[in-house]
Amino acid sequence: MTSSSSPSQDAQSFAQNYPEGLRADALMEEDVAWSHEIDGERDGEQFDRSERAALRRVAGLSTELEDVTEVEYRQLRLERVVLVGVWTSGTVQDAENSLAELAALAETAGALVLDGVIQRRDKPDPATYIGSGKALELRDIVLETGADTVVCDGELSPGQLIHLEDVVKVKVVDRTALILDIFAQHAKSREGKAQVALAQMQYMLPRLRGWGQSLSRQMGGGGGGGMATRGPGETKIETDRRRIREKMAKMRREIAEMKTGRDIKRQERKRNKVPSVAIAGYTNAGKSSLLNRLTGAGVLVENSLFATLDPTVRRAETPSGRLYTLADTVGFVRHLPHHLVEAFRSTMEEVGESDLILHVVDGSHPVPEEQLAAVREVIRDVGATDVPEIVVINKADAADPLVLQRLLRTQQHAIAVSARTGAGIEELLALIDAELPRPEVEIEALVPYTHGKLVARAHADGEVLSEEHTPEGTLLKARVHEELAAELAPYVPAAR
Ligand SMILES: Nc1nc2c(ncn2[C@@H]2O[C@H](COP(=O)(O)OP(=O)(O)OP(=O)(O)O)[C@@H](O)[C@H]2O)c(=O)[nH]1
Ligand SMILES: [Mg+2]
Repeated sequence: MTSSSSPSQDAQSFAQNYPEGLRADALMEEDVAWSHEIDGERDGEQFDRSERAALRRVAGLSTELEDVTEVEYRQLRLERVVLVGVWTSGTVQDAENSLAELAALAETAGALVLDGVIQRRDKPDPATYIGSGKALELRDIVLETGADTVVCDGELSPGQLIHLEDVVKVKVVDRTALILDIFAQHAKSREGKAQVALAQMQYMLPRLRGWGQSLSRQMGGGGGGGMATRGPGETKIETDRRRIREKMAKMRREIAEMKTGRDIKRQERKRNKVPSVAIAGYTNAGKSSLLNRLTGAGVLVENSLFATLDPTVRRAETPSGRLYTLADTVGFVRHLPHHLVEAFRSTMEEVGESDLILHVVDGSHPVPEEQLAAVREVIRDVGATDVPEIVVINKADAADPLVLQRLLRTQQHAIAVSARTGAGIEELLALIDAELPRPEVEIEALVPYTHGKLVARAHADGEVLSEEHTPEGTLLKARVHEELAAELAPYVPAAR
């Protein structure tokens, strides 16, 4: 606990200082049901009312303040949470979509969303994120709902987190911490885990003071047995910081080693000239479902955000028999925490080096364009702009036909599919076939039957234009890559 007073004492003093009437004025009395399904059911009148209301109820969120007694990043252990957003620009619908996404993130992290509020302001308050008066109202909502954590829809400065925690008296976390926590829960591979841990430490380092306040108190009075590592005059926080930095350095080295291993594998694939296709897209768009549908790979599909954190690569074959690799990737999210973009850069670099991007978007989302834009921003970030892209509008079975039509009209090179029902998948496969880079050398060779393997490779890695069985061997006309062309050279009939 950060505060020495119990929650019920806080409630009393709060009620004395802030009589009921004050809060009701500024708060919208009617709760805005926070559910994606019923978002559309608001009419114009309510819209006006909500425009007027400075603070809109949305839902609840809370976490118990915990001492950071270990240098390890602490698990958020979100349980009952209240969400808070500052709505600076755009329509009320934009603000609600953003908070709906925060709610989905909180739920993915295992929290129960109790309530949510949005405050309209020009920019977040530098001290407390929402205005100080609104922070007190938020405290009231926390008490009313029994929330143990407040989740803010943005990245807060260490100071903002501390100040808001002081007011609401429960743990305050921001969107970044939430996403980091989800990534930590979902990472499976050694590299994925290491990358998330590094991002968490980076995030935590400047915030250590805030979260460690009770810790420094606890360690203050000559305690800290077993802290033999602490040099004279070094405070607990300094020790923690130093240890975190050391750990981060070690982690960076390990990650670099793991990356080398992956690069080698990737270069091997490149040398074999197997074209690569990367499935990229917003989280929960159905990337893994599409991979499964296209290749029969049993990749985890889940109705939660960031179900996939470790890239999966599968071999696939076009209808005409050409081989290629298909890679599932980490989902993107708006305002992906900066540390994570860095941490996952290597994964995303793979997207940049692929021959084709299948950009999957959830066609059943109210505004898929936002997701498309968010993903393209990251693609630009990692410099993958010159890779050809097919926009795969997924979940066509559940999408609004008008939205589908709009996307097909506005997005270049788009196709509507349903990974669930299989609709449009054949067309997509044909499109992939057409878009994959063509082998560059056209040859004509008479391959002896003892070298049948070369013919098979021409089928798999190249493009066979014609094939004729003669007494001397297979007369092959094909487009192939340089390497294979070199191997076939001895069988090319002497130049005319
Ligand atoms: N209605 C419908 N639902 C779909 C379709 N494709 C996927 N889904 C559902 O969408 C949810 C997310 O699917 P995933 O394949 O895990 O999505 P993803 O893009 O890999 O998600 P992350 O790995 O979390 O980024 C699951 O509940 C799927 O069942 C579809 O074509 N139609
Ligand atoms: Mg996935």
